[in-house]
Amino acid sequence: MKNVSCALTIAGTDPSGGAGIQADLKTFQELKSYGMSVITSVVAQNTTGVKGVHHLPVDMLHEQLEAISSDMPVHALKTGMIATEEMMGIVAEWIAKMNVSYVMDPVMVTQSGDPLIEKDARLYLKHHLVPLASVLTPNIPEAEDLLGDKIETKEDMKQAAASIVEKLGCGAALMKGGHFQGEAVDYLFDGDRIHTFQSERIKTKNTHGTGCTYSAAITAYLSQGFPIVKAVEMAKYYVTEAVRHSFDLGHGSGPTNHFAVREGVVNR
Ligand SMILES: Nc1ncnc2c1ncn2[C@@H]1O[C@H](COP(=O)(O)OP(=O)(O)OP(=O)(O)O)[C@@H](O)[C@H]1O
Ligand SMILES: Cc1ncc(COP(=O)(O)O)c(N)n1
Repeated sequence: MKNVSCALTIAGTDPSGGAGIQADLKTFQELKSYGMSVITSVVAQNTTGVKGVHHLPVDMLHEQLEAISSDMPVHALKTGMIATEEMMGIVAEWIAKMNVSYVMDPVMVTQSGDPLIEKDARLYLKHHLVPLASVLTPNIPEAEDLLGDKIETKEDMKQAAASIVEKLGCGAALMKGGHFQGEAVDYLFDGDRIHTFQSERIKTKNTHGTGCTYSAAITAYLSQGFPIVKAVEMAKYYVTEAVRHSFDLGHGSGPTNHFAVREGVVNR
């Protein structure tokens, strides 16, 4: 039988297909990892924002996780939206037993400004989930929240990546600069040194789900055995092309295009 790399996402949903579980599975598929998903919350959202949220009962979350680990191999996993302390506790306990690469996207607020986790759960996330992560992928507001410091310059971004690893205890931190002006530059501190990943900033409003797509691509490459620096380098290329050819769909911030790298595509 052919060897297959298995990647798992634990996250919330986006019925419009741009972010969350849907973006993660599209990315896994496109990058040729076998995709699996555990749903935390069902989110009624589209390119304009969040209309409603329903958290799954925690025993159902637990059952989904057990359904995976009792039967399926997991070579790498990522988490996105986990809304409450109780849900985070169940996920943290399960991940601690898994012993695989864990990419944590510390999703807090959507691009449209809607909160995706309860305010009180932020401290729990910082103390119980972050230390389990092989790599944390905060955007600037998320890193500011985790560190309690303002991030205003590229030097601040590099410092934040190092501080997250040193103070919060994850294996590596990828500080994303999507919220900055100028070039789209991200900094990875891998516990040893800073690595820089840079692309031009593409002029588009269609960036819904870029963070999900990026962390899912890193997870897919880690599931295939690539080391972290190479996985981030290839994932950065994937997300850049997905933004370059993003779809002008919906009335708000449109979704990224997962066919972009495969076909060198054409925004249809
Ligand atoms: N307009 C753009 N052009 C090129 N790259 C971009 C653009 N916008 C975002 N990116 C890249 O997409 C990746 C995700 O970055 P970002 O900081 O937007 O994450 P995020 O805020 O978590 O995503 P999201 O907005 O989906 O929550 C980064 O590598 C960033 O540089
Ligand atoms: C379920 C879920 N998870 C994450 C995001 C963040 O994506 P974005 O900030 O691009 O809206 C989202 N909108 N929905």
